[in-house]
Amino acid sequence: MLPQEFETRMKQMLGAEYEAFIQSYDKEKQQALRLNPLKTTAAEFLKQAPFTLRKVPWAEEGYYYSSTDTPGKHPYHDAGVYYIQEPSAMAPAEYLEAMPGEKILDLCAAPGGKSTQIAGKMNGEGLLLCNEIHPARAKILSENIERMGIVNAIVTNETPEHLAEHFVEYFDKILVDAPCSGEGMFRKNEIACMEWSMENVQNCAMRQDKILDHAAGMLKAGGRLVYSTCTFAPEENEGSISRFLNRHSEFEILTVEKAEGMSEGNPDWALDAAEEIRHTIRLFPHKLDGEGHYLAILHKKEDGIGRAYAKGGMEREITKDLIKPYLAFAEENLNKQQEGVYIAFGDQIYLAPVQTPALKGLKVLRPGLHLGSNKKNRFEPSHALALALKPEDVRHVYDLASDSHEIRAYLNGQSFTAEGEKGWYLITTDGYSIGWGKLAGGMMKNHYPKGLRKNM
Ligand SMILES: C[S@@+](CC[C@H](N)C(=O)[O-])C[C@H]1O[C@@H](n2cnc3c(N)ncnc32)[C@H](O)[C@@H]1O
Repeated sequence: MLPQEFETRMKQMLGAEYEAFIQSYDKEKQQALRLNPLKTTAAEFLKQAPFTLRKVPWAEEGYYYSSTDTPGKHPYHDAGVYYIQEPSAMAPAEYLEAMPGEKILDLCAAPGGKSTQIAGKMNGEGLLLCNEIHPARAKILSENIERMGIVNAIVTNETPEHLAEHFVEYFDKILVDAPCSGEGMFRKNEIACMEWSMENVQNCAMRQDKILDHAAGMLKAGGRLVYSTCTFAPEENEGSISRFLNRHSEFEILTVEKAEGMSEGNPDWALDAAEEIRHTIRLFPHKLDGEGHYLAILHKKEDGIGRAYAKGGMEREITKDLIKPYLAFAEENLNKQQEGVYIAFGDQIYLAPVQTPALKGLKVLRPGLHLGSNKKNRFEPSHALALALKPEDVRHVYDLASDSHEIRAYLNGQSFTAEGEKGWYLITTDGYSIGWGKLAGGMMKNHYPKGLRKNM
């Protein structure tokens, strides 16, 4: 049941369109997945896709799937071949226009839908800082970064305020996918519906003002900031952006092309909003196949002064001794040299992106690609490394068909008999990497992480 006050507000906002809007709540909800370009291409995947797919118009790799498909249960999900994501939620990261080599911040990033989408566009080059304020959600974000085989992301668990003390005009692009009252998700999320109140809308709006102010200070002059919410509440949409522009004359709204079904922002819904608010974007469920969303694409004007600063300068590489075990493993098992800065957290070895700033003073969950751990006399490769590698990157590969009993047994943690040279094997499913196995004496020992095993 929708809150009465919410319905009244929507009626006032939408007028004649209200009927179509409210009827959209009876439509079947749209489900979608986004292919991971780090792992596959649409041409390759669609040839063998085990689901019925239809393109999401505004997302390069987005596809609706049918209500009888269960992509979350397929081994391709564990292999990070796609990310299941609400279709409207795919729009903000598209408008960020992330490019390889850039420095990008995703400030409110968990569980990682948009971070993983941005990473796909960066193709492993540049620096992606994915931040989440809530520790438990930051952990899920970090797991999704791993599953999708992302090599150039750092995951932090910080407040926007503390991050803004660390980074001044540092990032080329920032996404603020703000915490909001979630009205656009009422159809999918009953809790958001039950917790709704006007007081919460006001609180969210105040919190968004603060988050946006911190984001503004971290963006380079000339940079792009995309702001998004999944609510209809004007106070959190046109309102947040109007208030922001009043506080920050160094920003302007960019005019961008809208996909079919997207609507303009409405200046009449916010107090004293400038006419340019029309160039922000509304997604309504009665006008397109997706839930309610809002986004604004902002540009920080050039001022010719380069102030880019990160506290503590650049991250320093660890001593050669600590890297040796990994290098010996790589020499024996990999065909690929990874580029980056080697760093250690205890006995855990990571390869941070080339341009990694000093991370001291920040709560870091994942400082780049986790390569593995230094054990007494050997190196043990990590699950993250397996997911970031392709069959051609390793010496030994063992493929298990995605519809086979064997892949299900592997994901359950079972070892299996196999022929071949002794050593580490990248286990793949239909050619997509999914984990490690270690072959000795005709037995492939299972190295699929215990925490991810399931009873299928
Ligand atoms: C809309 S969700 C982000 C969804 C995510 N971008 C994705 O695509 O998967 C907003 C996030 O902001 C976080 N958050 C809550 N309060 C916050 C605050 N004061 N500052 C920054 N982030 C906050 C929430 O924990 C939540 O994970």
